[in-house]
Amino acid sequence: MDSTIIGISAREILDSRGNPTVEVEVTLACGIRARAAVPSGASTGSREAVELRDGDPRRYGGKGVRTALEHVEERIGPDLIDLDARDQKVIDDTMIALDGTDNKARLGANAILGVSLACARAAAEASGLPLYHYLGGPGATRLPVPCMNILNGGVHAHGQGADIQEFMLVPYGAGSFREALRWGAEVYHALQGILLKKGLSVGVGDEGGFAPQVHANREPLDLIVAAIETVGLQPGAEVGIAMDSASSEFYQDGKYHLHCEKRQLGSAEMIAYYAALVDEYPLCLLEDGLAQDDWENWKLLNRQLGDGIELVGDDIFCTNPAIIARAITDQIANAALIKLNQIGTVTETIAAARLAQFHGWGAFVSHRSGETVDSFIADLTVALDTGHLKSGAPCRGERVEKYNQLLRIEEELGTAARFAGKTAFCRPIRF
Ligand SMILES: C=C(OP(=O)(O)O)C(=O)O
Ligand SMILES: [Mg+2]
Repeated sequence: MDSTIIGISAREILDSRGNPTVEVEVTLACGIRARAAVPSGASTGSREAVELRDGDPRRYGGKGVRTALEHVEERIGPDLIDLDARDQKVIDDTMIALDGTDNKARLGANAILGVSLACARAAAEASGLPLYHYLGGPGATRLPVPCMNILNGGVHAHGQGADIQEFMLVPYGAGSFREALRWGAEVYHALQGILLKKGLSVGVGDEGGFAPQVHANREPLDLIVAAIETVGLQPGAEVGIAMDSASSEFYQDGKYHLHCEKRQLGSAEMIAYYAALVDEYPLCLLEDGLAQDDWENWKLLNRQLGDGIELVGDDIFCTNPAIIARAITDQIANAALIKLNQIGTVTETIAAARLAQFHGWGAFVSHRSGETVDSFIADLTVALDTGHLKSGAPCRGERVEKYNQLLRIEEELGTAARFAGKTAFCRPIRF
């Protein structure tokens, strides 16, 4: 099929928070039309590629993306017409050169990523391959452990509950992706029952997890352990817990401000705090335990906890291969979060994940707190063979669409499908 790009258009659509975002459509000479939508974060890293917003207070409180759409259609489009959609690197390099900044601030990472994703999808279709095989080759057959964020805190709960932003259920003991997802949904519902019994709120945060008003960050861990046991599963042996502290959000003047516990901790105290939680609970992964501006103390964190659990950098690395390379040299973590819109192209995202994996690090693919029903990351996870991804709670359309796509992939792979299970992480599961 002729995969020459003959048209690129963009529209403004809404994301899961009711904010506008970019959707791009790419048309190929063979008649294939593919589209992709761009997600958006709330607890963003300071070194993320720039998401272009119009700033006109009369439309969406300044959050409109009409300028980004204009850039897709009037500045990027003309340069990409007649290129082959299968030449992903050429396409992405062309947009990077056209932008000319080191953080995609001129054209907007939302404009660039929309085009990059839509081109990849169009090229896969034109090649007659599912997206995960197109991006990952014939060896892309391993299904990830879904890390399901069933209890939300931090800015995703508007500061109403736990300081720690995400408490994720990690069903690594399941025999298949399908079973892991079922376990997640069952524990989620059990947690709802426990919260109701305790008179706690079952309202949900941005990623679909419950957002109760707790008074200590260990309270969600107790609640989740109880929910796991309620459905007859074994905490630790079958199901672990992962946390994303998103601690840059509560780091100020060299201290970690635990608002729900009404106390402040220095970096060494914060590390001791996590060490105690690792001793007491079945934790297998900690993301952004320390803040993006606390680089030196990440080394201590890694020295103390990095042998036992996966320590993931999100805000501190921003899926940026140059920053991840420095972090590998400095040995400050053992895994990188992988978010497409933090860096802004498919090519650079793949490079970031491959760099981490080549050095024995984990690569943990992630959605954003503002999402659409686009399921690109599900295919990307299988393609990159990262073994785990996070896409929020096992509820809400924009979250479950990624998990549902993984069900379809597992079914399509049939007997070739393998489930990552306890091998998903860069550190062996301790239980
Ligand atoms: C998914 C996350 O949240 P956001 O999209 O708000 O950065 C995260 O911090 O990992
Ligand atoms: Mg994070």
